[in-house]
Amino acid sequence: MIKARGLQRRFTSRGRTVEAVKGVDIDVTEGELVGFLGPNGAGKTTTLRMLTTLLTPTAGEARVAGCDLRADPVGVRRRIGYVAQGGGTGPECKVAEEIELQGRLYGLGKADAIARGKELTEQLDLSGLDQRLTKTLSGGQRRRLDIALGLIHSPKLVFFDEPTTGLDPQSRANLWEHIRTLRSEQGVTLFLTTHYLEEADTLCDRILVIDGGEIVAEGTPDALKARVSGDGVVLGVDEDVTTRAAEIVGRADGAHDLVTTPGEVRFRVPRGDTALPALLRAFDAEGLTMQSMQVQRPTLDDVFLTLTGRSLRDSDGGDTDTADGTAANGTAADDNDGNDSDRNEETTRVA
Ligand SMILES: Nc1ncnc2c1ncn2[C@@H]1O[C@H](COP(=O)(O)OP(=O)(O)OP(=O)(O)O)[C@@H](O)[C@H]1O
Repeated sequence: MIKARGLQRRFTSRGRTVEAVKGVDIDVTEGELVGFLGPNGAGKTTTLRMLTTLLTPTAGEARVAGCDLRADPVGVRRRIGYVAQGGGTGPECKVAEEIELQGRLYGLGKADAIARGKELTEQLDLSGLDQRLTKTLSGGQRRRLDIALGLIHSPKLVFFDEPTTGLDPQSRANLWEHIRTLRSEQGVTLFLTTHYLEEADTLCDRILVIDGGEIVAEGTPDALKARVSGDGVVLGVDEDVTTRAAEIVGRADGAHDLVTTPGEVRFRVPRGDTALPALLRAFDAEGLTMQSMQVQRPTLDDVFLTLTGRSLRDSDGGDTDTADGTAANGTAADDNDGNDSDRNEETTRVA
């Protein structure tokens, strides 16, 4: 569905050059739900805008939904859906009007646009809101309307830029369910950017981690976490057998970073869940009793920390939302490459 090679974008403004994306390779296969995770300014939006034809790459090639990005941008636009960060709805427009207009922009007849709109509003829990002005919708409803607009032409590949930024935890979880349903019931391939660790972890099949314009890691959430440092395990034992327990642990496959305190043995192993049964048997064989055990899976933040030496939470302001529904984090640089339309296009529709 997506195959990009050496995709690069440089911005130059008033003599200053920003290498926003430094030649990334991206592969996404049909039916996948892939997350593009990175801190603010990492290059997520710039990459997304290139893949959706809104921004011309400085270098590199890509095929998106079967069409060449440079040779056939119109073909790409016809086949993809794009749900931008800020959405594209007019505040004074009614929900039904927005949906119908979007359908017409994609070439649907009036009756088809209305019928497709009805189908989407039902799927996305927006029924009954047809006559509401979009400015009166809640944050979650507005995001679902943005999704409806992005899906009006039944694309098989949909791009989401920070789909849940600014939503409260309940609306975020609700939107995740809708995104999952899109994939499971309609077989849509999804590519989303996010700086929310939990979103990437719980929602995505596979994650690409981007930092400073480069992809620094990629894999399933579990594989990424396993690759970095393994699971932390804490075993509780009787104080007088701590040393013997530590000796048994020291012989376990892949155990490292062993630390003991009276009554407790801490260590790391590649997979805590598979290491523990063997350890239990070894304890049994030596006549020792394990009083307690705890496996601590590494988080994606541990992954990011190991890869970059920085915490994703620190570098992007964390998972905080402001009360007014806007992202707490800042936006990317305001300067531009002399082509203002690049930035402005972000809120226009891909039609
Ligand atoms: N039009 C532009 N002109 C100049 N620099 C830009 C422009 N657009 C983006 N940049 C710069 O490119 C880098 C990558 O920005 P980008 O918006 O792609 O990051 P991001 O990972 O999407 O961040 P965010 O999570 O804040 O949206 C940043 O340093 C940003 O300041």
